Amino acid sequence: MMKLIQRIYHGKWRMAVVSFLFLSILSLDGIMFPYFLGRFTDVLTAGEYDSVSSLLMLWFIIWLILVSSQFAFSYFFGKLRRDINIDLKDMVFKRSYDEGNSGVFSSKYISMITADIKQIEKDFIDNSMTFIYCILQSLVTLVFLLVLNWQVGLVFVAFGFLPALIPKFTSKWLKKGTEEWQKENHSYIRQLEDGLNARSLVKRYDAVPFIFKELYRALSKEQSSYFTMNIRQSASSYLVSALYVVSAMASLVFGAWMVIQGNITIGVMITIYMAADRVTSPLISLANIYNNMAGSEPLLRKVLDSCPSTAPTLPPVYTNQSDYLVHLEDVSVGYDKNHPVLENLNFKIRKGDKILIEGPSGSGKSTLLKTILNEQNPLSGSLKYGKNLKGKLTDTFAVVEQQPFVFYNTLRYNLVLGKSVPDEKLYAVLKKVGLDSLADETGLDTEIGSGRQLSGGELKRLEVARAMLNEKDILIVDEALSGLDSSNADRLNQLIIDYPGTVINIEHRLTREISSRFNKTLKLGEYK
Ligand SMILES: Nc1ncnc2c1ncn2[C@@H]1O[C@H](COP(=O)(O)OP(=O)(O)OP(=O)(O)O)[C@@H](O)[C@H]1O
Repeated sequence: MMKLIQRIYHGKWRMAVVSFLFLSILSLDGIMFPYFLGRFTDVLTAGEYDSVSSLLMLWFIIWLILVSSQFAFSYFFGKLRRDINIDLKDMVFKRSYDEGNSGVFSSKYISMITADIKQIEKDFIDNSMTFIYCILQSLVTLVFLLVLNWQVGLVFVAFGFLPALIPKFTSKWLKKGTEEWQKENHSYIRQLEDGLNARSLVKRYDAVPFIFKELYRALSKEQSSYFTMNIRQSASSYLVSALYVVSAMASLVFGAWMVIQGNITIGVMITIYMAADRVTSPLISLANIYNNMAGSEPLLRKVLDSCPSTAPTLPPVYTNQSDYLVHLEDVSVGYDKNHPVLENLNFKIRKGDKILIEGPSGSGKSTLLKTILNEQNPLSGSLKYGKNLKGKLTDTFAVVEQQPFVFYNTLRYNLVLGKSVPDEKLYAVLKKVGLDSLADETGLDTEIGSGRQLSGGELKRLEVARAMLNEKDILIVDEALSGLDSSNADRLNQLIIDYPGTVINIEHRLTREISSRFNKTLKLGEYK
């Protein structure tokens, strides 16, 4: 657990130390109230009425210091917690872009960022400070007690250790409860995402009652495991509290007996009783807090350490050759070495090539593309990239997918994605792809995605515009015609074939006229 704490607070030690200092002042609370109440009782019992006002004044000043420390602590710890939250959420989001994580469902990250980190904040981050506070208060008050009357003080404190035994027996049980809830919660969020995204499909297939039932079942399971997790925590707290009451009553009886014997005054008994409680209560809380922190450990490990779901691909091999951009020699592609989807592929993709890939469904067109894009390793053979590629592979390829992605943002945002490009250039490219009408009313700040829905053809032309703006060497088009009417399809085809760079087009619905404009055709294995 210490390692996890170190990782969470790493780089934030200054703020943590300041919070700790104010917490230390705050921990004196364990002494102050018992001391003043005991003194007050003894002063009144002894009839020393003159000292009452100065005693109250001193009490008030010290109370003011403690309350101010409380506020200062809230301020600095609040800042610390904010920074930890930012780091964790930012880290999880960035990790989703790591190699090997592309296939992980978005819902997994959304649930980590929204639910898991909130839970970690409550159970781990807040509790880590409360844990320190409890230790400090316990220690400081214990020293005070030992100085005041160590024999009586120790007996009172000894009773207080009783409730700390409970967590020893319950921590594993609690941890299991959290793990089960985590599993069910993830499964529910996944189904929820599907249920929301597939609303039209579900209605079309008359599957509404089925999906409602499935979602209800997943929700019930998630809530039941949440209930179980909480009830286990409550049961553990209940046992601790029950033992706490027993121990408090035993020490009170002992204190009363010491007063009757004349060993201590009533004021000292009150002070010792209250101070001992401020040694034992934090200890009891400590056990609960430790339980909660231990219970949230699996969540924290998941957030900090979750590994990529698939092994990252090997780094691309670049050569000094200038007669090709991509070269495949005896390449086999697929998912299983014993059953390759495509075998012995031998071809070069040269600068300016217009390549058409044809093949029936399931013949391996997408698998081949993923391999060329280095998103997947070849099963065997050599795949090399020539020296005329402008930069990294990610700078080289643009892909027009069947469902291009649009951000819920402006047209400009969607086109430039954070780069600085002059408006004239944007308008020129929009004109080229025939999307200039989109910028008619509110110009480049037209909201698309949420504000204005784009048609299938417009989406694909937007993707071509992105590729043109970024001057991508190679435009890959993955069956872009599907779902388009003939005039939209013609327009897109024209745009693709006229793309100022190399084109790899997967398509089998091309007119003879368009097909003839490709200089190479790859019929899966056969290269003309
Ligand atoms: N992740 C995967 N794991 C194992 N097999 C897969 C995986 N993805 C695809 N396949 C299989 O590989 C074969 C080729 O699939 P691929 O998607 O490359 O075909 P395709 O030609 O692009 O098909 P379509 O035209 O229908 O999109 C199929 O038999 C498919 O079931």
